Amino acid sequence: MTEEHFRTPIVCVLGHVDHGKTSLLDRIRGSRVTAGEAGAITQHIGATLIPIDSIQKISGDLGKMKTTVPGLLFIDTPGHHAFTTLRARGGALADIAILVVDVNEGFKQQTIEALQILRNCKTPFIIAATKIDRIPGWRPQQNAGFLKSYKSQNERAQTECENRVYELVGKLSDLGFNSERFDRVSDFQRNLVIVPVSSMTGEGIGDLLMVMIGLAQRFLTDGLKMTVEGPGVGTVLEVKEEKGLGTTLDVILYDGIINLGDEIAVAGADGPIATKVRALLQPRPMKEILIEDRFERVKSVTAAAGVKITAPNLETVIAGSPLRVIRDDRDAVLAKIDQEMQEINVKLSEVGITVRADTIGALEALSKELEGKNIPIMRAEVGPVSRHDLIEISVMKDEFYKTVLCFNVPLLSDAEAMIRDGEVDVKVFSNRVIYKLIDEYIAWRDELTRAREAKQFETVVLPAKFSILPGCVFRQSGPAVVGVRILGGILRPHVNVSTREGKVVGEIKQIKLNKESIQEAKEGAEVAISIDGVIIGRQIDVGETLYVAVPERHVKVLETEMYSHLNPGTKEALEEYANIFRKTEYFWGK
Ligand SMILES: Nc1nc2c(ncn2[C@@H]2O[C@H](COP(=O)(O)OP(=O)(O)OP(=O)(O)O)[C@@H](O)[C@H]2O)c(=O)[nH]1
Repeated sequence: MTEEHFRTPIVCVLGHVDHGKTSLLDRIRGSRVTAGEAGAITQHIGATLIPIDSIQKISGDLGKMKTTVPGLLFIDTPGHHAFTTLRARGGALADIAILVVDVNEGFKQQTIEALQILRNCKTPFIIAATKIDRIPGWRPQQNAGFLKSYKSQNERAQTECENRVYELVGKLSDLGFNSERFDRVSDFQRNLVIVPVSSMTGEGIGDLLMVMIGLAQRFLTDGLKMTVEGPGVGTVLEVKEEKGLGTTLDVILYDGIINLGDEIAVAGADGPIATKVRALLQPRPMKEILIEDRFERVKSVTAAAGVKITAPNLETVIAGSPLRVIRDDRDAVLAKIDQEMQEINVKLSEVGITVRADTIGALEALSKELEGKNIPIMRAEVGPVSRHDLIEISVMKDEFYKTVLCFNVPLLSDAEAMIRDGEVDVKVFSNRVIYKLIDEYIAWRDELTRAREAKQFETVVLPAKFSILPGCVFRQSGPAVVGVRILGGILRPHVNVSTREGKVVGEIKQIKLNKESIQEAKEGAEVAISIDGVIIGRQIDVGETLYVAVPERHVKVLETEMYSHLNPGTKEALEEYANIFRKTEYFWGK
């Protein structure tokens, strides 16, 4: 296999807010200044290509390493969203990732989220420990390699730097990763690499790029073998309206080649679309900035690359969907696109909530998180919520599922009006952060559960068993007043009393403890009760076990919905009482 057969790995940058993702990308993109003429860093659509000779030049000695990877293609949009949105063959589009951590702040919530996402997607990555120039006492060495700069620091700054890196190592170890500073790593397979950098001074940037190349060579060579002549395959980054061009697709091509005039297949909202490439556009180089047309028309593009495509019928194309060049296999390619869209990796249940997202990747990421939290999904679709959707959701029986979680998608205006006017009973959750969206749903669901349970406990007749204590018949009838001991469950007034044979003998009017009327008596309590309709000594006797007559439909609610909240004595009273009837009627209360 010769060098030309490896395509450029695609790189995505992730990290916590303000830890320096954009600055790092800017510094990398701007590194042609250091690379001089050799650095033919090119701006693609939605991405930046750093060719290997630039990387070698920036990296100094490290750059003498033998390489087969032709360069690195950085996706311009940093963050979780871009990473999860951009999919290829059911996985992440990015082949490798940089996780940015501010060395002075350490791990934050989104750093951990990014780690989880990378782990889920099995994407190799390195840690860029940024902002080393802010380490107390650090004396910056513009664009120097990290080790060179480190050696020139005084002892205090060196120690500070070491401590901060070791804090990251410790945190990573807690999370199950072995990690080390890049110059101490000999085995990329077993160690996660940390490269200290500064996007302000350029220190360590060359090291970072070289380590990325090393990582790509170790992990990706199989995945990077490509069919240079093969039909292009890519992922739609964005569907964009451009002045004078109509609807265009920004695409990252990750395999093969795409030519002007090629027929392509993409996924539309109503199924696969076949259309013909009218133009392939790339940004104009900076020096030609005066030319009015922002884009340069090219005849063909080879992976990996970012390109803008114009073609008829692109209006309904879904961002994040696959794009394939058709050769003589039109039907097969269209079927494949259809299949890829069907294969959205979401486990659906017979009943559950509805989820909506702007892209397939986001839909999958959202669904995976929900799955992890045991929240069932009934429908998962890309695109905004319509009136029809709301009507479908509103007929769900369970209130928990009369919900739709919207990630980065709006409600269509008529659907919004329906919610505003209270026409449908559907709860809509909307957030641009997956984790917050899920947290909001869970908070609402838990609150609803609590309210429901509280209400049930108030209204349901709770089971109890009790017996009349010897010497405690204070009045025999009209109403009977007796002292009882609660043997299990919870006794409340206004419930019927049943014998062990299931015969209702009267109704409890009042419960008193020390002459005070009470609303509840629990297992072990000895209280006085008044029972209407019964004569002691006739229907019931001292010492006999009596039950609260729980209505059949309450038995069902208790057993199916409230059972886990009942204490053992209540469960026992319930079981004994239900069994009186189940002896002759097996399905009683079921
Ligand atoms: N001194 C120093 N400041 C930095 C460095 N990298 C980033 N910053 C500063 O940190 C702040 C945040 O940097 P950004 O690059 O915008 O961070 P981000 O992660 O892209 O932020 P979001 O896009 O909001 O998530 C800015 O004020 C930067 O100037 C660095 O290496 N050294």
